Amino acid sequence: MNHSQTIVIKIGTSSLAQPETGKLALSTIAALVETLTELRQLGYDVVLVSSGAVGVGCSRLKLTERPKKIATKQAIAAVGQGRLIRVYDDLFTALNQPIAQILLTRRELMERSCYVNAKNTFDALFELGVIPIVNENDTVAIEELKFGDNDTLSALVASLINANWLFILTDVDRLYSADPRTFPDAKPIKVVNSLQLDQLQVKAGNKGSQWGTGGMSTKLTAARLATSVGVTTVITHGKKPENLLKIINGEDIGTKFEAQLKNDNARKRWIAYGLLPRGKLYLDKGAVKAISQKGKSLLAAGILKVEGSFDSADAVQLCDETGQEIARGIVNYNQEEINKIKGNHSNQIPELLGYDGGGTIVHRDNLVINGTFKN
Ligand SMILES: Nc1ncnc2c1ncn2[C@@H]1O[C@H](COP(=O)(O)OP(=O)(O)O)[C@@H](O)[C@H]1O
Ligand SMILES: N[C@@H](CCC(=O)OP(=O)(O)O)C(=O)O
Repeated sequence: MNHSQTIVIKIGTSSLAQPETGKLALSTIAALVETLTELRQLGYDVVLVSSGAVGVGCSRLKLTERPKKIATKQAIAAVGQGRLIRVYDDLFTALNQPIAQILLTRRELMERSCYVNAKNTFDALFELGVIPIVNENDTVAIEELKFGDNDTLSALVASLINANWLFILTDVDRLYSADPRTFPDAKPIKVVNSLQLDQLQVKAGNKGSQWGTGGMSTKLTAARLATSVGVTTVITHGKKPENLLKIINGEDIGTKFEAQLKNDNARKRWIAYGLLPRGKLYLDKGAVKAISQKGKSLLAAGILKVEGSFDSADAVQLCDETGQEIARGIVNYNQEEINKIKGNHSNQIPELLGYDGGGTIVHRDNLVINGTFKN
């Protein structure tokens, strides 16, 4: 028995639906249900992030392609999500495995109290022996505040619950140097470490298959996000869910993205990936060095330029002079105030603003270096 490992498995529409008809790929789903139940019985905490609401809804309503109009897509997701969860519940019930449905929106994870609540709910479900099945709450999510694709959602869920593994199941067996559908000579990629992931030169199409959304590029974004918080990420074929246990046991299947050092600071993970940055602060070289190498807080003196419209307590990107993001943090002042005090010594703030809100623009406890949690 292994009580300490948490596994997030994301399955895409391309694996859940038959490519020709868009109908449910029942044998794949049944195999997935068997594997997840087995993992649960082995003592793993298991979360399934399942796409398919729009695809299943389209099939139910006999539509031959995904609609473009947002309201129609949201309506179709409402039709499909119910059917999808019904299929899962029937199959899991046959194996005596209880499940739960969790529908998340980006907006909720931005709220610290909702984020913590969601985490506590996952923990409580694990204690009850339940497998949570997560999807985006497509019916209410608004366009500007969407995860957009379930690859990103699965990485954020993995970060939220501090998972050990993220498996992204899709309709190719691994990542290739280019889309193997269009480039049959593309080379398979088996292992990617964090340095290689930063420099990875693959043609990662963002078109996806007929029913999928993001293609490979959103999977790479998800891998970057998850590995940076210590989650080993694997892209592998959805048709063979039984491979999951083999991969955990070290077999060379799929593409494995090696995790960076795990960081147990849940609040910092929330700052890095729960919050959506509302603006940008451009910093001079001294400030970049102070926050990224010396673990210092950000002071007004090192700020060159302010972009965006944000309030105090919002998240912003902290960038070098060229606009390259080096960190994220929560600001103590709004953009108007920072514009007035930027480039000035902290002791001038009371005179410049007419009140003293403290000398720190972003405290180091509220600051995360490029998602790597170095400080
Ligand atoms: N470099 C690449 N390596 C592998 N597959 C790729 C690559 N670039 C694009 N793809 C395409 O990405 C598709 C999977 O994405 P998508 O259809 O969105 O899947 P899902 O529904 O599982 O999220 C594959 O069918 C493949 O054609
Ligand atoms: N929430 C959407 C997910 C869309 C999505 O990301 O699809 P996919 O690329 O197949 O993982 C749905 O359930 O249809």
